[in-house]
Amino acid sequence: MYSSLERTQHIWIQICDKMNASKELPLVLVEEIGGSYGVMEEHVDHLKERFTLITMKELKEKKENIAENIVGIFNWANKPDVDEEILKSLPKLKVIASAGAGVDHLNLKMISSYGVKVANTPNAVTNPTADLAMTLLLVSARSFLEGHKIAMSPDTDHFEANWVSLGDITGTTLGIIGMGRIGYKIAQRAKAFEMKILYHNRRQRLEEEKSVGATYCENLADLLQQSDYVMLVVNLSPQTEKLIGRKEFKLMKPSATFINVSRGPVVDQDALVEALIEGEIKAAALDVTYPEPLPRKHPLLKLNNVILTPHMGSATHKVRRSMMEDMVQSLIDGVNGFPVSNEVTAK
Ligand SMILES: O=CC(=O)O
Repeated sequence: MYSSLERTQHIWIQICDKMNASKELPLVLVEEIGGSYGVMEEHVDHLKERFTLITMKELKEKKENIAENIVGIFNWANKPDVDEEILKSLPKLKVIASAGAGVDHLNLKMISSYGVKVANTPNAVTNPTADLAMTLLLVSARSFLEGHKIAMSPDTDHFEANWVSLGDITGTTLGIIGMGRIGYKIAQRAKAFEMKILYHNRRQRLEEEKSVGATYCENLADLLQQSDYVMLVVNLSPQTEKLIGRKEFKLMKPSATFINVSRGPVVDQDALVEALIEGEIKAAALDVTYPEPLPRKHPLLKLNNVILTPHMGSATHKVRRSMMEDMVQSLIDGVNGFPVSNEVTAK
């Protein structure tokens, strides 16, 4: 049995045979191999069986004929930067495979004006990001970090019977802003925790709503006023930048916890700091900020009602592997002129 990837490669080899064309592996640009932004070492063999990888360093050294033969970009950890200069220098570029769901680091309109397709990896990251969102909610609500410290501390000689965690989960109200794939998966998880689910989205999602028993709030203010947990899951775009600011925090309950697994700039971070300090909300749990990481002196790092994680929604071996495999498939399809199933286009 062939996997769909093997089938595509098989077809490609047959096409090459028919055309008597070169069977050289397609040239694909990567930031680096290994390192902070590079292709993961554990993926290199898999990639090298399918592509000839060219690093940014090699491209900059201007090895002969490299730029004009690059057909794909493997955009891992948002790198390499795809600006107009690079697009102009790669005349045969056909496809950019970007890791993760969010493509806010890519200028889709500009890229498409060069006839280049962009693909992301929503299938791979949807469930793990929803898992992380629920983890943030649970860890924050049940004061897990504090509990852990108490239980581990060498100074602990008894457990304070009257110590209680920050909040409850069962029976509370979760407001999900952005009922896309991840938002829906969060709602499914929240349903299992017997939470009441509200959601705000550009359009009502009747089927999803019915399946998880969620209530649509056309008006964001209604969701903010009623939710015990406000979960931000929208894509970053010019329309959603600073979607949550001073006015929105003031609408939330003083007992509310704000959770962000979308992108830092969707929130006015100064307003968030103010809301946390002034007690306009009770706590925040954030997997994303701007910048990332925050400068070590940032006020958010000093607040004990904040939980921060390092943008880790997709950070498991299995998920990273399946992101990489989806990207390989997009590159193969895009390079060969086949439809790219995870293609994203400018709205
Ligand atoms: O940030 C992670 C993603 O966009 O999937």
